[in-house]
Parts: sequence; C-alpha cells; structure tokens
Amino acid sequence: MPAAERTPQTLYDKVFQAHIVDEKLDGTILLYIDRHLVHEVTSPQAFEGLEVAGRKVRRPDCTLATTDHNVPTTSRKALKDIASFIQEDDSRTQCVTLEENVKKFGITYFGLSDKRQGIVHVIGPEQGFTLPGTTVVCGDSHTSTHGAFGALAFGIGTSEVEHVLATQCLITKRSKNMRIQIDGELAPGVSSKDVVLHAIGKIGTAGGTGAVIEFCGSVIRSLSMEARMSICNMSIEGGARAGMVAPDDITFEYLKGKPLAPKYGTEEWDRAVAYWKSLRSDPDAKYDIDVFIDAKDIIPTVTWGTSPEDVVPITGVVPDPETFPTEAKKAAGRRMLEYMGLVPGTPMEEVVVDKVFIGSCTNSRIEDLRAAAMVVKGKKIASNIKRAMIVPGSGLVKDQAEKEGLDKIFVDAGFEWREAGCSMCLGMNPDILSPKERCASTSNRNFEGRQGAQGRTHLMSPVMAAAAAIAGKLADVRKISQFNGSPHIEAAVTPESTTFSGPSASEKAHPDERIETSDTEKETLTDQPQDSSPQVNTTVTHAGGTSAAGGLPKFTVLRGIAAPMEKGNIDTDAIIPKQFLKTIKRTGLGNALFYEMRYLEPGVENPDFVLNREPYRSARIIVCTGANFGCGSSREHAPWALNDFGVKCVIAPSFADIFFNNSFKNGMLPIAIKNKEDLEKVHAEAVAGREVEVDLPNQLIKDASGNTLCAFEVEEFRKHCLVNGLDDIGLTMQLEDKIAEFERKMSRETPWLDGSGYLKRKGAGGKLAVKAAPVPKTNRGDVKTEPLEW
Ligand SMILES: CC(C)[C@H](C(=O)O)[C@@H](O)C(=O)O
Ligand code: SF4
Repeated sequence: MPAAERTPQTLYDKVFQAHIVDEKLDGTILLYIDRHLVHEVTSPQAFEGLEVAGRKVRRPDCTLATTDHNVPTTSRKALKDIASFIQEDDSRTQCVTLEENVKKFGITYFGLSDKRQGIVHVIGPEQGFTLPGTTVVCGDSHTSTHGAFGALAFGIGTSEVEHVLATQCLITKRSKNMRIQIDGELAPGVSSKDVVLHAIGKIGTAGGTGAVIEFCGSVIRSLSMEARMSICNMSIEGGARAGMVAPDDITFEYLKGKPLAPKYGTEEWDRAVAYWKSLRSDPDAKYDIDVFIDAKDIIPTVTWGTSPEDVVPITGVVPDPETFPTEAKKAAGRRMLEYMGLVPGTPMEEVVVDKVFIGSCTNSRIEDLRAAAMVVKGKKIASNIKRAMIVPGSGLVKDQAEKEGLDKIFVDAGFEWREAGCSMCLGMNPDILSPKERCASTSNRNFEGRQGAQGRTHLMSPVMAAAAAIAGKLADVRKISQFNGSPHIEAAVTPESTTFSGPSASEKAHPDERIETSDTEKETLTDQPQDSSPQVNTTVTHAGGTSAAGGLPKFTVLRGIAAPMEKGNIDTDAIIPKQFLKTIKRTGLGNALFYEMRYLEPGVENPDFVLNREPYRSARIIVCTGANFGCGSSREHAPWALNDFGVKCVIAPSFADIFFNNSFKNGMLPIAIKNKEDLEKVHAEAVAGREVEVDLPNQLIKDASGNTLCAFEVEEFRKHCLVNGLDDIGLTMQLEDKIAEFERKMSRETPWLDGSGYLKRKGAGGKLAVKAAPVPKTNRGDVKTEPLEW
C-alpha cells in the first residue's frame, strides 16, 4: 500500500503487527515471542506441564533463565552449589527445580556462581538479549522494563509461560495505545523514578489498564537507558501491561558490544540499526489516551500509602483521608494511614525511617548506584537506621560498581554491600522488614506486607533513599546533596563526572560477614508460613487448577454462594502473599488465600473477614464493587488460590490484565461489569447471602430463583475454550505450519534474533530446518573459564 494510504501506526502497533502469526475474526491473535526470560518462581509448574504432556521447549536459543527472587544476597564466597547454599526449604526447592529444568530442557541459565546472574529484568538488557522491536515475555509483571528498548515486553502467568515454552507464541488481543509525553527539563535532584511516580499519581494504578504506554517527549529523549528502564518498569504500577520508548542513538549506543546484540561494525549491526530506526510512531498516529506532563511540575516524590498511586512531593504532608472525594476512598485512606502508622498533616520530611533498601529491578543498575553513592560519599548513615542495604541488580553491576569504588563509599557510610537478587523488594528471601518497620525503598510496590508482614514501605528514587539513610528520615535530597546545576541526575552522573576511588573488590573484606546469622534467621522465621497455618475449607475442592496440559474442567453454569467485597485495587500480593509463592505445585493454596486479611495471627481467623463468615466460607463466586481487581504481580498463584478455595468466578467493575488472563487459563471466569446498577444488583444478592447463578453459554447472571440480574460480555474465543475445557497449547500446536513459516520469515528478515545453534541452515532447496533443539553448548559449565558469550 502506498505510504500515503497507510493508517499511521504507533510504535506499539508496528512491533505488534510484525509478530502476528495468525489472527482470528474476533481479533484473537497468535503472537510470536522473540525473547523469553525465565525465573524460579513462575516456571516450575510450566515445566511440569511440558513434561507431563511430553512437550519440548521450542526455542531454547531464545530462552534465558536465572534465579533471583529466592536467593539470599549474602556473601557467595563459600558457595558450593545452590542446594547447600539456600537454607530455607521451599526457596531451595524452587531454585533446585529450576536448575533441574534448565538441564532437562537445554536452556541457558545464569546460576549463583555465574557473574551474569541477577534480577531477570537487569540481566536481559545487560546481555543484549533484549533488543529493539522484539517481543519479550517473562512470568513476571515487571517485564515491562524491557520496553525501554522499543521492545513490546510484558508479564505473563505460569500457564502462558508453559504456552511460550512449548510454542514460542502467545494468544492475545490488541491493546489500546496510550501516550505519556513529558516535556521540558527535569530540575536538579529529580530523577526518572520521580517522573514515573508522578505519572502514576496522575493516572492512578488502573489508568493504563488494557493499554500499552508509550513514553515520549523531550525528557524521555534526554534520559539514559537505565533511566528509561526505571520508567517502563513501573508501567505495570500504572495498570498498563507494557511501557515503550522508541529506540534512538542512546539505545544503539547502549547495545554496542553487548554479548547477544548484533556485532557492532558488521553488516548485521547496520541492518539491525536501520530496522530499529523505523520503530517510531508515525507523526499522525492516534492514541486512545493522551497524558501530558510538564517536567517543571515534578519534584522528588515519595509514597505515603499502600498503593503506588499514593504519592506526594517530599515537600508535602501526609494527606487527610477525610478530604478524599468518596466514602470508599476515605475508608481506604484511613486504613492505609493506620497500616502505615502515619498521622494526617505530618510533614513527609519528619517521617522517621528504620531501614533503607536500594535495589530491585527498578533501581539496581550501575547508574542508580552511582547516583546514590554521590549522595552518601563522605557521609554516615544516621544512628537510628537499623539497616541500609545496597543490592546490585546483577553480578556484573556489582563488579562494575566495585571497579569504580562505589562499594567502598557505601560501606564507609555504613551500608551493607550485598550480592545480586530481588532481596527486600519482595521478601521471598531472608531480606525482609520486621513488623511495623518503615523502609525507604527504591523498589516499585508498597503493598501491605510486601517487604515483610506488617512492614511499611515508602517508594522513592535511589538518591532520595540515600538521603533518607543519611537523615534517618524521609528527606529532600536537594537539601543534602549539591547537584551543581546538572540538568538532572541520570544525565549528570557518569563514570567520567564522578571521581570515585577505592580498593578493588579483591582487596577488601566482604561486608556481608558483618551480618549476624541469628538476626537473619530470626527475620526469616517471622515471615515464613508457619506449620501451624490455619486449616480451613479443606473440604472445598473441585477439578480446577489442573495442568493446562491435562485439559481444563468445563465451565458452563456455575451456581453458588457469592461473597461480597467492596475494596478497590485488590492486589495479587493481598490475594496471596509472597511467602506462599514458593510452591512448585498449582494446588493446595486455598488456605493461603487473602492470608493477611483472613487471619489475625497464624491459626486465628479474623472474624470480620467475609470468607470467615457463614455462608461465605463456601463461596464459589466473589462480587467486588471496587475496581482493578487483581492488580500488581503476575503470580498465577492468585487464581490458583481462589480456585483451590472453591471460587471459580470473580465479578468486579474491572480487572488488571494479567490476573484476568490467568483466570481463564485455569478454567475460571472473571466478569467485568461496568454498569454500576447491574453490579449493585448482584452485590445485593451476595450481601443477602443468597446463591447467584452464572450462566456462561447465555452470558447471564441470575438470582437464586432464576431471575436475570444482568447480562455480561465475554470474548468469543475465551468463552469457547471455557465451555469446552480446551487446552490452548494443543490448539496453538495445530498451527505448527504457520509458526514454522513465520520463523523462516523472521530468520530472513531479522537473523540476529536467532540464537547460535538454532537454525542449522543446511535444509534442501533453501528450506530451513526449524525443529526445536537444545543449543549444543550452553554456559552452564565453569563460568570462570568461559567467555561472557553464548
Ligand atoms: C514473583 C512474580 C510473579 C512477581 C511479579 O510478577 O511481579 C514478583 O516479581 C513481584 O514483583 O511481585
Ligand atoms: S519487582 Fe522486585 S520481586 Fe519483582 S522482579 Fe523486580 S526485583 Fe524481583
């Protein structure tokens, strides 16, 4: 079609379009996936599914695994193997299971003894595994990070992990286009984290639901890749599945010399760059949602509540919930302040902090550490700070920081210098907050209990967390550090502009050795599910939650008690907290459902919680009047826990995308009812304790006497799969010819995406062999003697 007649496309449209393998009339699309990152938490059940069905990993060369969530970040000097290194049983099982699976399925893996190990969203870009114009997935919501390269990158659930492993494709739909344009110049002391916190404060945690956000404008263009990653990382906190930035010279510069990027100086590199340059939104491209932000409105920002949208400038005060617009918001605000131990009107700069955490996939890259080091250099952390931790995002970040002497600056100031991992972002490992401890954290989620049961999290940038460590309370970094008129932190701090010196890593003692084991052990114990975990509902079982490979129970008409809920933004951390994610099974999680709300302490039920009251103990449906149900993490454990408890259907005004998808994959039906009156009718039945009937074939919700309460929408393909109990991996595999054809085309057009050992180009008549085969050699051997290449 001549260019003039082509509908203008956004960056997202272009990348999406280039990966369509097949499209159904109802808009269901089979999308090809170029890059699949795998970690230990969301993969065991997927590998198990493959094994049970006798399936292979289709593209081991496009799959990269590491272990990050469960790993302790203490010294690895004495590391022999992961099995003896990890003390906690369930964490160890998950990590060992991953190691077994990567061997079994021939996948490249960066284990604990490998310098390239680290948080999955740090290592992908670092290796050049993440490239512009690619589709990138991982069983992890912060896969959005990789969108900084102009990749379409999003989190998926475990069933989808299994689907991608088996077919290298995903079944999906087009998303809406959303644009967040940030123009102007960031003031000194303001960083990309402030930009994204400010943006989420503006759009809310459901603002981007159903959309892919393109970040653009002069501010974004001026930012480094690290800073762009921090912004795209938190797109998910704004409800969007993905965030994207158009690739430009800054992107290409970053990719030069990365092990898995096309080799700089070769024809392939030039070809790739020419393609990457075409990945810009067309000038007249249309966006469904447009947001403009003026850089001068952004000042260092912190959160005050338990949702990432609860932001306030550091110069502000703790808000008063009584001024919130609706009764529901007032109630939520009161609860948050109680949880956070804050009083309305208190200046944020007076909020005293106990712990400081600089790390996570949002802010653990070299630039983050440089910026934080600049603030703490020559200073000491305040005496009230119990613990301040620096956790590099990968072994390579750690090495680089040590080369620049940053570790010395931190240790001299009183910080702990740790090994790479998710650490205190999500207490699945020994790094956790004790109850009521307050943390200045560079992570991305401040949900209740996220960093440890009853822990209190304030999200902020690395320089702000560093400032909090020095001040002993939340602090305005602009008062603590001089920014010498630099335009903004990420452009200001480069290795050249920072004169750090200090002994190299090998010359100094390891700071981890200062940590007393007893302290670590104590913290671990407080946050682990106890053996005495309450046993409830053990009699409520049904056929859901089976492996996708084994087919699903059919969903036609469901009748049962519906439990009423009213809260908005019920996140998956609340549906099932982190300590229960260590299972390698899909079943048995019913007892952990809504754990923090359901139990006052292990074994003691909270009598006020709806599922602890009759008749709701046997609820099969949840009716929630609050929007954005299932937001946050991609954990499929959330629908597994609901399913295991007996709930097969959730009705709410809206859902977070990943939870919505994950539910269908488990034979469950999430129903979005936007019409308030309709939802209220169903809610009233639930409140009255009467049964409700969900009739999927006729798409109707009825009361106990069979009267229709309202109709509901459901996508045709999803309905077809639910009603017939279809295994969508099997369905996709029937399209083998189309997938193979697509792969041949990709190998011709973007050959740099094929990993070594994939296509043996010796097929007759120019026909390429596309049989899935493990890469002949991986780097799972002795990393010390192997080069940092595949
Ligand atoms: C464990 C994983 C499913 C989860 C996610 O998807 O985000 C985790 O990384 C988190 O940050 O909560
Ligand atoms: S958000 Fe935290 S737990 Fe999740 S991947 Fe990132 S660092 Fe790990």
